[in-house]
Formats: sequence, C-alpha cells, structure tokens
Amino acid sequence: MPDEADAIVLDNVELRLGMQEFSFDCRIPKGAITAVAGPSGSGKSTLLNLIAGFETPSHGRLLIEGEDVRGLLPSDRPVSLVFQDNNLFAHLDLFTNVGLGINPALHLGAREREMVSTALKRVGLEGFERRHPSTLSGGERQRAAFARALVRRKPVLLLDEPFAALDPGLRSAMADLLEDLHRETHNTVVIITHDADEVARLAQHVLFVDGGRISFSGPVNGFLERRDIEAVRAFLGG
Ligand SMILES: Nc1ncnc2c1ncn2[C@@H]1O[C@H](COP(=O)(O)OP(=O)(O)OP(=O)(O)O)[C@@H](O)[C@H]1O
Repeated sequence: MPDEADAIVLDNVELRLGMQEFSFDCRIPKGAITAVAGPSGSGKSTLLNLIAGFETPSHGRLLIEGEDVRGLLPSDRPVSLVFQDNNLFAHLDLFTNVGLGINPALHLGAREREMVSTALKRVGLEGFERRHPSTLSGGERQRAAFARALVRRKPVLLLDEPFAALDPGLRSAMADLLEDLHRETHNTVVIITHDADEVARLAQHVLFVDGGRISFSGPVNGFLERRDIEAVRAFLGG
C-alpha cells in the first residue's frame, strides 16, 4: 500500500525496450533528494522517463503523490524534468523559454514575469533574457533548462544528469543552488548522477539501478557503506 511518506511508488513496473527488460519495484520518499546511480546503460534514464510519462509500463502500477498516473500525459503529471540535452526551443529567447515553464500559452502577468526574472538570476543568467539558445554555451543552456524547471513549481523535480556538462566550479555552484531550493521548497527531487561525491553531498536516499532492476534502495549512509554489491563497490571506487 502507498504510504504518506512516499512521493513516488513503482509497484512491479515492467517494460521492455528492444532487447532490454526493466523491472522496477521501489518507493521514493517525499520531500527528500533521491540520487539514482548505476552503471551506464543500466536503466536510470528509463526509470525517470517512466515517472515522467515518456515511457509506458507493460505491467505494474505507478503512483505519484498517491495518484495512479498511468493514464496521464507527461504534461499532466505533477513533475518537472530537466534532461541531459535540455530541450530548449531554438527559435525562442531565454525569457520565453523559461516563461513556458509557467504557462504554455505564455499568458504571463507581472508576478509571473518576475518569477522568470528571479529564476534566471538564481541560475546566474541575469541579462541573458533576449538571447537565443544557439548563442549560449552548453552549460548556459543547461542552467536555462534548470530555471524553466524551477518556475514550474511542481511537487516532484526530475533531473537527468543536469550538471554533467558543467565545469567543476559551476557544477558545485549548481549543486549549492539545488540544495538551497530544496531547503526552501521541500519538494521531492530525483537526480541521476554518475558522481559518488555528488551522491554523498546531495542525497538523503539512493536508488542504485543495475541491469534494469533496483539493486539498492535506502538511506545514503547505508549506501555509502555498502561494499557487498559489486556494482556499488565499483561506483563508489574501491
Ligand atoms: N527506445 C529504446 N529502444 C531500445 N533500447 C533502448 C531504448 N531506450 C533505451 N534502451 C536501452 O536500454 C538500456 C538502458 O538505457 P538508459 O538510457 O535507461 O540507461 P542509463 O542507465 O540512463 O544509461 P547512461 O548512464 O549511459 O545514460 C540501454 O541498454 C539502452 O540502449
């Protein structure tokens, strides 16, 4: 049964993509930062795509905030998502791209316009409002995508390696920003990362995905001590 403390429940969710089979059975706690780690190709992005609604399970139940979301389109789910490739609209400037996070029809009042400006400022893109994505660096585009997710103010924020393209200094600054925002909003954050230090720094809970299944699910302290699961030991580096 779903628990009040769970933001997301995957109840025997199954899916096949090509030759790869996935079977996810896990709970993601409400109001925490959960890191999703695991080897390349293990199914981390697939797990996020299922939650966001870009993949459909062949079997099982998927609950977000207690609601069965299997019949809901991605846009109707209580989640916002930042992909690796940030999917900004090339023909629109940054202010408009971020504004789309609030209202797809772009009916923005003074308060909404202020929210867009504040979000751009928070990710360090003040003054970039009229720039188009093609004129930005990869890291700047990624920060703009992050700003768009912030203004959506959905209860669940899904991040697929959002900082991977950034240099170490900026990466650390964005991790600080994520922590600050999490402290303010207490939303549920699910973040894919390949970086054991990022797991230790950001996460309270960890899901470790291996071969299309969850091989560890639990608090971060327990995860960082695990040496009995070979793939976890390799991820943690020794
Ligand atoms: N549409 C698809 N058709 C066939 N196979 C797919 C499809 N999407 C993903 N896969 C396969 O499923 C496996 C899991 O992919 P996924 O992107 O979820 O892994 P990942 O853990 O996020 O990997 P990475 O860390 O490299 O980004 C991979 O072997 C991938 O090739």
